[in-house]
Amino acid sequence: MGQKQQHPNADPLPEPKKKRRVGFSNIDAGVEPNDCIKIYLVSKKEEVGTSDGYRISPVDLNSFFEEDEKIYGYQGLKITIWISSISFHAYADITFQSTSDGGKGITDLKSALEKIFGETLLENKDDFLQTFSTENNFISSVVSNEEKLQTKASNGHTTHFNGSSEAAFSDLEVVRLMMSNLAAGHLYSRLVPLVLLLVDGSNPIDVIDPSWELYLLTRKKTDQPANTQHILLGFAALYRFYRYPDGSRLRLSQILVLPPYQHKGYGSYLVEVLSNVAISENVYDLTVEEPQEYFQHVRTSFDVKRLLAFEPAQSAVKSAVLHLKQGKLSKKTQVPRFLPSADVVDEVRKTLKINKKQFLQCWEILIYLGLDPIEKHMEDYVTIICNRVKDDILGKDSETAGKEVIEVPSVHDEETSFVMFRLQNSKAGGIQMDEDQTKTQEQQLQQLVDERIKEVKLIAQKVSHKHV
Ligand SMILES: CC(=O)SCCNC(=O)CCNC(=O)[C@H](O)C(C)(C)COP(=O)(O)OP(=O)(O)OC[C@H]1O[C@@H](n2cnc3c(N)ncnc32)[C@H](O)[C@@H]1OP(=O)(O)O
Repeated sequence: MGQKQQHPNADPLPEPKKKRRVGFSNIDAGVEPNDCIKIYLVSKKEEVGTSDGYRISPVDLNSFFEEDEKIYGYQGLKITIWISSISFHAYADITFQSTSDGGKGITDLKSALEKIFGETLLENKDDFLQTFSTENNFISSVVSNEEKLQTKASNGHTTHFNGSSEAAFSDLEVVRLMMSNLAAGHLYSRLVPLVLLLVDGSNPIDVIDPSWELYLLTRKKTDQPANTQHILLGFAALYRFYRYPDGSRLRLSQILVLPPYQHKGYGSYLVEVLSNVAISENVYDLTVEEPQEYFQHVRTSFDVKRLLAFEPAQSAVKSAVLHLKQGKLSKKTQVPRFLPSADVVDEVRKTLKINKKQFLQCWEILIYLGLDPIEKHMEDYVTIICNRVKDDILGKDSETAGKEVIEVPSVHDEETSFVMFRLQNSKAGGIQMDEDQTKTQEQQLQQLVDERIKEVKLIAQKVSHKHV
């Protein structure tokens, strides 16, 4: 990491410790880290010092800075960080005109950046530049001798990639590294900064725990046939749970496609490979820990396509759709939920390794696709979604006033669980809500329904477009 000052009369480098004084008339307002830090992913040393690399947009830089999530004590501060996509080392160039303690101390930039970059942050620029040649084969050395995973499951259940031809993926490789392998821990430690910066709400995995598995998606560089080099496009970290008596379950905990390669089908490809691993190894199911909205979209698009080709799911959808077409639901007092039977849920899990929660998400899209022409049945469809959303929030009992639902992580359901509790001071088991509260609740419900319908339409459009 290099710190240099632009102004010839600038103050000397600040003491790392924050000094606090009182009695300033103009208290330092500070600067938001998001506003003064730029981060680039670079693959060549020539890109360092320029803006030729790929500028990444971190989820939230502010949270790494303790003091009100701001940087204090600098005038004209600019921080540019280059991360090598070859060795995953980083170098920070810090410039500022001057420093002065404006009542909030002077932020220790080095320790804040170390919180993100740890040992990957190199102090000396030349050392960083050297890594582009000395660590040229870093990824290749890790993946070369490892087991390459099949894209297709051994039982023949496969789907096509996300809108791209298979040829576009022919030079891709996915290898699995068990965390018991030292190289896996070493590589993951270098990837931690990217996880912290780009995977919302993530925490680094415990590299000491051998139940973790790291899946690396790489592309072989073809311009140097004598010396095959692998480029890392993305990775996923999965946890393998033991399941009595001799089975296991896989939980996807982190997935990242490096920003320059996003929206090219690689995320879906990795999801496909992981699903095929789950099927080939006949694990109980493959779940996802707290999926981010966009990843959930990518995952559901992939699962819906598989379910469209899975006969037991399709015949269940057909019979639900037939039933649904038989009358105006909005006029009925009791609206059936049109859920799949337990047998189908089980078959989907056993064959495709999709768990019940995810299948129910996909089910709503399958029903939407089955209701042809949808315009004729949209009112009924919205009623079903509305009832389901209501049930999720308030519980199946309509006498739910006074019940609160909160989302909690759970070890039993590896996705999210909900806990419901009844407020203590409620009247006859419920609290009295005034008109405004009821209105707000209705608006919130409507918003959730609208968002869900939008998402359903998006995926339905996407998968039907690919299937014509
Ligand atoms: C459990 C967890 O870890 S949750 C956190 C998930 N990770 C993150 O949020 C980190 C940041 N995000 C990412 O790493 C990635 O965006 C992921 C993993 C979420 C998705 O990976 P991507 O490679 O971007 O997904 P992929 O390219 O397969 O699909 C994304 C879109 O690109 C489209 N696409 C696919 N191939 C192409 C192509 N050749 N040209 C143009 N668009 C394409 C897809 O159709 C899809 O479109 P849609 O959004 O309209 O549905």
